[in-house]
Amino acid sequence: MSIPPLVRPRPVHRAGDLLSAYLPGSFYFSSARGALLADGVHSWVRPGSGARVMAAAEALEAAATAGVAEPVVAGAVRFRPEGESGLFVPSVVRRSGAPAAVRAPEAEPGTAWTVTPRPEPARYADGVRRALELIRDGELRKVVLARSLELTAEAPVWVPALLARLVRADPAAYAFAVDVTAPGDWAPRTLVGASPELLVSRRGATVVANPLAGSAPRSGDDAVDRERIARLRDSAKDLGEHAHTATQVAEVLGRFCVDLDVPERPEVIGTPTMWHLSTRITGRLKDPADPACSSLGLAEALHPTPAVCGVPGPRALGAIADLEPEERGYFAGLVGWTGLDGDGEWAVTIRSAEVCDRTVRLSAGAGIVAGSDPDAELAETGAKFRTLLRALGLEDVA
Ligand SMILES: C=C(O[C@@H]1C=C(C(=O)O)C=C[C@H]1O)C(=O)O
Repeated sequence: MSIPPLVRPRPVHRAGDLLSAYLPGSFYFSSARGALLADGVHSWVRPGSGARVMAAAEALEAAATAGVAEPVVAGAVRFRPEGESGLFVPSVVRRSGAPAAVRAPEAEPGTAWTVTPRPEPARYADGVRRALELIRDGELRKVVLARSLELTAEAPVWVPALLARLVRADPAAYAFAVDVTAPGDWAPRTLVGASPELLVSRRGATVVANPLAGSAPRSGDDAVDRERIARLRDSAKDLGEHAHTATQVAEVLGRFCVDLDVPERPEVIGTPTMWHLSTRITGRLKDPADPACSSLGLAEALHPTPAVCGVPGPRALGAIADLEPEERGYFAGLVGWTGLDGDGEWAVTIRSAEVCDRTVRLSAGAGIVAGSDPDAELAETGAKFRTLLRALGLEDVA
């Protein structure tokens, strides 16, 4: 008589359990599609002389051969894509459904913070004026200029609590925490955030991208917000700013897809802090088996979109290098995961901060086009900081 093998069921996780299990050094990513918590490093994706996408496909194959169950490539890529990336195949991946109603601790009251704007607000507004001159001279049509706030607390910042507050404030956001410790850091460095912007997601042959551009702060007062939404929907400046991004994203996806559906007009979507013009683009892949069509391949082809860079792209990259005093690092890059079958999800790393010991560096940008007002762009970046500031128990310091 043969004895049937012992089969242990795979554990079923809840989103709240994954969030509670997150510790600095882990990788966490959640969206309305589900949550993923990854621990340990089975291997790093090191592109060598080849493309990162091919190196990722090879790392996934090697991990599957080595017995890693359902391997993924996870991590973040910097704004400047030629830079070193933090993509890896984790040893262990746990997944759950979407974080619907996650309970998380309130922001700790009474933390005293030192706040340093980088650059000073007046210098940021000067940068916007210089960008407007480049636009007037015909060098550029759009450029996204960012600024940062450096916050220093009295004690080390506990990233798991910050992440939990970000997820609770907006369970539908693309929430993430990624270890981005660099040589020379005296403590672990974590990129943490709650982005509203899907760069690209793939499920089988179906692809979705959701570029955002054109923004207004949410006021919290229904009548005021109705007026802001109506104004955003009709603003020629914001619709033009949005069109630059939606057109380019559609053009790039069009190279890989058939049946691309691009809505004619953007809709307005809301986060707890902002309103944005949004275009949800869907398509069907011509060749889902091609590694260039993996979710990472598509994300790399799209990045950086004019939502975070500009038009024309190379000129905008140059203007950003000239006008922003500091490197963006992982801000305005991408974060997410891709599986062996190419499915996955990548978000734009906006509404984010890098946390290292007692310091938190928040960054936010705004799209500059003809007709932009420097003070309004300064205020818009200030409003975008609120996602992180609220989660830190601070508001409106910018
Ligand atoms: C660059 C950021 O946001 C991007 C820029 C937007 C804009 O200029 O209107 C809107 C959404 C994002 O694509 C940011 O939040 O830091």
